[in-house]
Amino acid sequence: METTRLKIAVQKSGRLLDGSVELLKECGIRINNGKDQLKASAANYPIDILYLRNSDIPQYVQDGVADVGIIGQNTAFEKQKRIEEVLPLGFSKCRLSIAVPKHVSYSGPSWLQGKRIATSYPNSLRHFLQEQDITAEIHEISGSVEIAPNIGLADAICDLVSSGSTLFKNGLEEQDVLLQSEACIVKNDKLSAEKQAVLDQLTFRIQSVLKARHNKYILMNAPADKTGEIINILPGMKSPTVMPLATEGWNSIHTVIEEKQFWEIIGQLKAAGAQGILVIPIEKMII
Ligand SMILES: Nc1ncnc2c1ncn2[C@@H]1O[C@H](COP(=O)(O)OP(=O)(O)OP(=O)(O)O)[C@@H](O)[C@H]1O
Ligand SMILES: O=P(O)(O)OC[C@H]1O[C@H](OP(=O)(O)OP(=O)(O)O)[C@H](O)[C@@H]1O
Ligand SMILES: [Mg+2]
Repeated sequence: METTRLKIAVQKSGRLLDGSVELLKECGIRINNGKDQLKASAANYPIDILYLRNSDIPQYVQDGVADVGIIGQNTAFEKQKRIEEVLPLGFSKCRLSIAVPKHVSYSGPSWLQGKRIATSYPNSLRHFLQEQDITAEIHEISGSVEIAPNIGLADAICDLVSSGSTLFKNGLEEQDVLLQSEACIVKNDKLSAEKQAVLDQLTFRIQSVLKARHNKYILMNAPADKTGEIINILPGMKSPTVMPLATEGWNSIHTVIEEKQFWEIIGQLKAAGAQGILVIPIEKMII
């Protein structure tokens, strides 16, 4: 019997492609495809990859042409299709915001009343304006939105912001944030049980990779009489491992901590007598 294959849509080229392919690779999925080949099969896993335009993926997933897709949460919200978010993926983080020329004294969303706003996200903007009880003219354009106020096309824009440098270079200032976004997996709402099982396995692998990315394995040496104090500082997964060093009166202490916690506690560890602290990346983490 042929095994069920899950069809997963990823962006053909653009902001999401590298993160999507890298993640699948780290999940141990080998994709054999030549350049310009828009469908590829994983050699060692029951999935097929479809390379599509990002903005088309929600429709394809709703229709079942693809079973799942990797898109930004902003696109999932904008397209309003019958698709379900399965898992946020932690990359391509950005936000959808209102921005206006920097000389404008923006008094809040009510400033937008009666104005022209350029955007590639008309549904998300309409939703925001309705919520704020504001009537404005939505001018839909498909790219280079930040140029619109400078060429007299609009008074304000509603577009994606990440570092803010595109806004800055175009003399605009970010005002209200409509939504925060990161890449996510979405799925068709009527997946067969077999396909759901393949997706569950894939999700398990992805979670192990994502968890590992946020954690570090750390080890350090410490005098035996300081070991208790150091253990109290460490917020590890469980209890840390303590092993005696060849030098009498010294221990090696190992544990796993979130990277962001590490920077918070490094000073405390040193002050408590830890030496030779090593921080090592983790490849996969299963808990
Ligand atoms: N500057 C950014 N920083 C981080 N993530 C971003 C940024 N710009 C866009 N994204 C995210 O990447 C997604 C894809 O953006 P990209 O510009 O590559 O494609 P697109 O022009 O929206 O789509 P298409 O593939 O249909 O041409 C966006 O929907 C958003 O989630
Ligand atoms: O805040 P920043 O870090 O400057 O990023 C924001 C810019 O990035 C995206 O455009 P992109 O480069 O994807 O170009 P596009 O309009 O062709 O999609 C987005 O539409 C903004 O223009
Ligand atoms: Mg873009």
